[in-house]
Amino acid sequence: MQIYSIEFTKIPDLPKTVCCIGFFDGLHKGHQLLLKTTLEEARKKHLPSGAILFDPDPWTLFHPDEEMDHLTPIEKREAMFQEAGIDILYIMHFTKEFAALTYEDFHELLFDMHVQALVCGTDFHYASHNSGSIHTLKAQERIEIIAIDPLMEDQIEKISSSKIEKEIEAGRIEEANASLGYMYSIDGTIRHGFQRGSKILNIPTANLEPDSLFTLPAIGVYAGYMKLKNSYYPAMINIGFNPTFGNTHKSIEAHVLDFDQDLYGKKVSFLFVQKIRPEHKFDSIEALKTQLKQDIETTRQILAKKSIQDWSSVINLL
Ligand SMILES: Cc1cc2nc3c(=O)[nH]c(=O)nc-3n(C[C@H](O)[C@H](O)[C@H](O)COP(=O)(O)O)c2cc1C
Ligand SMILES: Nc1ncnc2c1ncn2[C@@H]1O[C@H](COP(=O)(O)OP(=O)(O)O)[C@@H](O)[C@H]1O
Repeated sequence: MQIYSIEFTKIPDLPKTVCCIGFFDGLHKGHQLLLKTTLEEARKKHLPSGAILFDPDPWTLFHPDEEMDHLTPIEKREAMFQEAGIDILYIMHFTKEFAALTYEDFHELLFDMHVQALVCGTDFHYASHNSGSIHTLKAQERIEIIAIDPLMEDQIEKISSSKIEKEIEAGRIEEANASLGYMYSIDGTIRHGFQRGSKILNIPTANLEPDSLFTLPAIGVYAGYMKLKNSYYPAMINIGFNPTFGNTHKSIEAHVLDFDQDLYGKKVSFLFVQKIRPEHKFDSIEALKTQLKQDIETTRQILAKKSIQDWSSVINLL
């Protein structure tokens, strides 16, 4: 996959393409439908497939001092587009000037990028004050527009990144995973903690430092997996402040079941399946240990319900 970082004032010489366009945070089932349509149309037209996305998130323009978390920070999104088989990724640099373009200017930009057909949701909006819509896109005649209705969850609510984000933040992982079509995950590197896991509890817990700003599930204990290289290991994951020990910063740590390897410095992902319980302050270390042993059993029961092969990866869905 080729990646172009694009300034709207300096469009390089680009090939003709069939492109989808959007923010694509999470690459959820609705996004995956857009991608699938793009790949099919590109194949039919014998053109490369493309995806146009925007970075940084427009929200950051209006809140310059705040950082914004994402379901799939841009590096992860890039990897997922590559996995899905998109040929070219266009990352449009989102600036105040870019945000001020009229919808006619925006169409000119797409012509200059040699987009032949554009796949987008019927609810897609763009250009200054969100003045561009599916109607303005269809009113221009130089680019073929393929509009896809938003996918619905249980025919009630449309699947959206913001809905999934709220579910993750509330610990409703099963609902989020149903809309994503894959297991929500956070990528990072294993770092040293206080070594209470192996020294005091006899249950080692690997501490994850996320690679970028991921949306974090609610504080609590989860059944899930750790992915190391291309293998998935059953794990129970805790997100919180370890109140029994009174930590001052939030940690993300996992005890990997039936596993005994040094993980320090390793790049891994923690994947979330289901919340087991809230994080508690225990009266004694013994009480915490008893609970952790119970959590191991609960994790085994939850993970036994669905095999790892039954979880689709994005590529399987396309
Ligand atoms: C699955 C799991 C559940 C946990 N639940 C709690 C909890 O309810 N309360 C708590 O204070 N700490 C909890 N912990 C955190 C332990 O206290 C923590 O792993 C221990 O302090 C070791 O930290 P260290 O890796 O920094 O040495 C949990 C850890 C895991 C992996
Ligand atoms: N089953 C396991 N689950 C998690 N970590 C393990 C496991 N087996 C060995 N380890 C190693 O032990 C470390 C965690 O032990 P712990 O005493 O909790 O130390 P720390 O406080 O530095 O995380 C992990 O980073 C990893 O290198």
